[in-house]
Amino acid sequence: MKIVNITIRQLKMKLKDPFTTSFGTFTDRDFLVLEAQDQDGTIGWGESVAFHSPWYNEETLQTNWHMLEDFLIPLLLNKEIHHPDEVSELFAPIRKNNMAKSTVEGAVWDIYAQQTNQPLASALGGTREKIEVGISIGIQQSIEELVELVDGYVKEGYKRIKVKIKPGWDLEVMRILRNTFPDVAMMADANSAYRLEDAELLKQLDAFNLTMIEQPLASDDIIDHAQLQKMLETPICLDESIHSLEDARKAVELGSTKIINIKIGRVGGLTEAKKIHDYCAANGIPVWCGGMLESGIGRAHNVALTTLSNFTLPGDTASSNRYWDKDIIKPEVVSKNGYINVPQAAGIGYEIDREAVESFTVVKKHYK
Ligand SMILES: O=C(O)CCC(=O)C1=CC=C[C@@H](O)[C@@H]1C(=O)O
Ligand SMILES: [Mg+2]
Repeated sequence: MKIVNITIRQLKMKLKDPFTTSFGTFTDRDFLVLEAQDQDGTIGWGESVAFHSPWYNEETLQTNWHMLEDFLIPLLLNKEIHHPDEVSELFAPIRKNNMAKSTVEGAVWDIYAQQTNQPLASALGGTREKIEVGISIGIQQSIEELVELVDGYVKEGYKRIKVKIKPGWDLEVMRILRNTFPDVAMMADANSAYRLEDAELLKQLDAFNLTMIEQPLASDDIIDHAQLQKMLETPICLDESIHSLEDARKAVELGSTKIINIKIGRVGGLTEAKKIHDYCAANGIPVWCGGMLESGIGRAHNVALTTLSNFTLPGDTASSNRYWDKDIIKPEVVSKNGYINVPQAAGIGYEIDREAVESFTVVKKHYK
């Protein structure tokens, strides 16, 4: 396989509902999609999950574009590679910038799956034909609005409800949700909004039978999380703290986490995501696939990854129509009764709606 030309597009898509976390509120999603073409004409697609501003991690849409244009694409263009696993080896000299690396690596995996005439899920070693999915709900204006939203999603059959918490929007919210929905699988994502000094408060979450509390403490920590986990019944799930297999190994060995949220972009691509999955499978750590408000391209990659056997907890990959009036893939990702059928076509398994892509494109650049 030899990638001979690449197009990067910056897209702006309006979110159906504003998305609020402990950091702030989004009404649009600005992101990059990358189209790569092999010498035989096969086309693969990848998506950067970096946000417009560095609130989730240090990467942004602009830093991704800079890293792709000035370092990663020059390293990959016209290089003979035999398997997508080689992309992360090619990129090893470049420090971090995982979301940028993942953007182009995902497109190479898509090409490889097409050229080996298999769904991306199979190319990754996945066997599931359908995946269980949950839904992640941002912070709402009121608890009543949140209860109404949760009620709707429970009725749609989503297998797990994830809500955001932060100081002042935590115990009362979870108490009301648990009293209203006594049997629904529920979790809380704090996005690092707490400190170890808040342990007594966080311990009160144990009363609500949550499946996990996601990233309660600092986004670069595994030490304090290990201390906190000793004080909590509720399993801690790490998201922002885990950037690689090595981070996962250290966190598991320290007892900092009992569950890991794998996000393809955060860990640098599908190859590293698979390594983390395999390590966690061997060490009794269940994983699930986190979301980053992706378009259909990133959503398709998430669906494929979630077919691997140790993805035993419902992830964030909800239906396209949860986020977009119109997605950029055909057919859109549809979850029915909390399940998504895994596409069986070669590659990411969805057709790119080029007209829709162009309609959302605000900047485009070609590289060959
Ligand atoms: O894509 C989805 O629906 C899940 C989005 C989501 O929950 C998150 C995206 C990005 C940062 C956070 O707000 C949160 C997360 O940390 O998992
Ligand atoms: Mg999270």
